Amino acid sequence: MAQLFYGSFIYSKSLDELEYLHDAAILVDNSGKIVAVEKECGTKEKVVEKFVNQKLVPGDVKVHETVEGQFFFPGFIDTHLHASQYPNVGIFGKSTLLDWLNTYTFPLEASLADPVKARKVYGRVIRKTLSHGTTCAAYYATIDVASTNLLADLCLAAGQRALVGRVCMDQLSPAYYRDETPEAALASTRESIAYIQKIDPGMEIVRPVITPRFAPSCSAPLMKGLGKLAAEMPTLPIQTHISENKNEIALVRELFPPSSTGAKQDSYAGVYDACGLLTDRTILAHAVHLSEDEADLIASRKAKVSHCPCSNSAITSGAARVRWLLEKGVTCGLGTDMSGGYSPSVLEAARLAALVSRHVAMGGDERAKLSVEEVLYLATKGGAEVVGLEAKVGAFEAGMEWDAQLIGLGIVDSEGGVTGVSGGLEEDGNVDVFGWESWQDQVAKWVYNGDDRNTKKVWVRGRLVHERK
Ligand SMILES: O=c1[nH]c(=O)c2nc[nH]c2[nH]1
Ligand SMILES: [Zn+2]
Repeated sequence: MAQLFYGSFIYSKSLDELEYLHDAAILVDNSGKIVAVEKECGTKEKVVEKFVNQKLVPGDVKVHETVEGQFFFPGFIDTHLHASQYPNVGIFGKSTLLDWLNTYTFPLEASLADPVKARKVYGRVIRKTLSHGTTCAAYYATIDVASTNLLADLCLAAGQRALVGRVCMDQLSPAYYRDETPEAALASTRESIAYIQKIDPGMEIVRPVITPRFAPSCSAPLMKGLGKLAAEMPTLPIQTHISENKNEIALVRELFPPSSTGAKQDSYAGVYDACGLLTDRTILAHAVHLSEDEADLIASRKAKVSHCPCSNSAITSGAARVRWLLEKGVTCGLGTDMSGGYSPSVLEAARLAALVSRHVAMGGDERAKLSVEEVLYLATKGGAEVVGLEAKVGAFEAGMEWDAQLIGLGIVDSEGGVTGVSGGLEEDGNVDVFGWESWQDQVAKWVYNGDDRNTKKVWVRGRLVHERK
């Protein structure tokens, strides 16, 4: 059935500007596509009558409207997370990347070859991220083909838009969790791609993503093979990690002298470039310690960056310079990077992006600070560009698809109670609106204090995929 959304809508117009629409209406057809956006159109009754008269969509129309303290916002896009690591969120002690991988991560990922365990973990991570407003996620699964395919099945069934990657790694990890040869890794990757393309031939909800874990765990023949595969399949994205941690960078320098790959630039980015993996479809997670030359190379290839401030802080990798990347013309989005990051929430990633940018500013670059508008852009429109879906999601425009969340803030009454839709202080969450705040201030309060209690409903392609009861 077609749907009419009426009331307040907020979305990013540009990096530093939000569009605020009130008494507005968005009509969504039964395929989930936005057919019309009407700004300032008076009462709901007028809009309904107008759309009914215009007969823009056939059949009945279901109407949804915002009440005080509520607004529709585009769904969040998590441009980097490991579905397989979800049970480990918060468990990282004082580790840093390379010991964290060996101590916590590889044993858990390997254990998900058990389909019963994989179903439990993947089912939960999908529900949890949807409840936080993540309508699109770029997932790493594990090296296991069957459970990677199961993750794609579960995303499709739950209606979460997803990039699903079977992880490739043929060196350096323990023998119990490693592809035996580059050829075996490539064959398993093809098998998983074929499966995901079979279950969703139009790639409307799920799509495969070519996933070399990171250079240290991939041989040059494997990376070159994946580069060839990416050239052969030009609609598929690629995802990997880059320059997260200083010991990792030293390891890459040691493992991949330019002679080993034929790299023109002696750098981490140069290794990916030489293997055909640095493309306009590539999502590079972290990018904390890039050199000027590497950032320029990434910009020239139009590769994208997933900024992961939670993970970069938790496992003490460093503070990525997002302003510097943006000024070089590199498209950036946000990643929770669970379980290097401890939170499933992109809103938390946005808040931490704002805070980490202030640490960069305190290091001497005052311009580094990111505003509320900017971190919300990264969480939505920027993220959409990172995953190659900017024509479909990230904003509310005719022709795009209805991937959205209904946000509700707590409205404080005259006695200091909260009378939000769900009625009780606990349920209405941390954000208290007193009634005198501008919409800009309400959004700032949401970014700095909001959580899943404010995410009342979530839709993907017009389908209701989460409702907070
Ligand atoms: O944050 C990270 N998480 C991982 O799983 C990983 N693998 C390589 N590099 C990594 N970084
Ligand atoms: Zn990661």
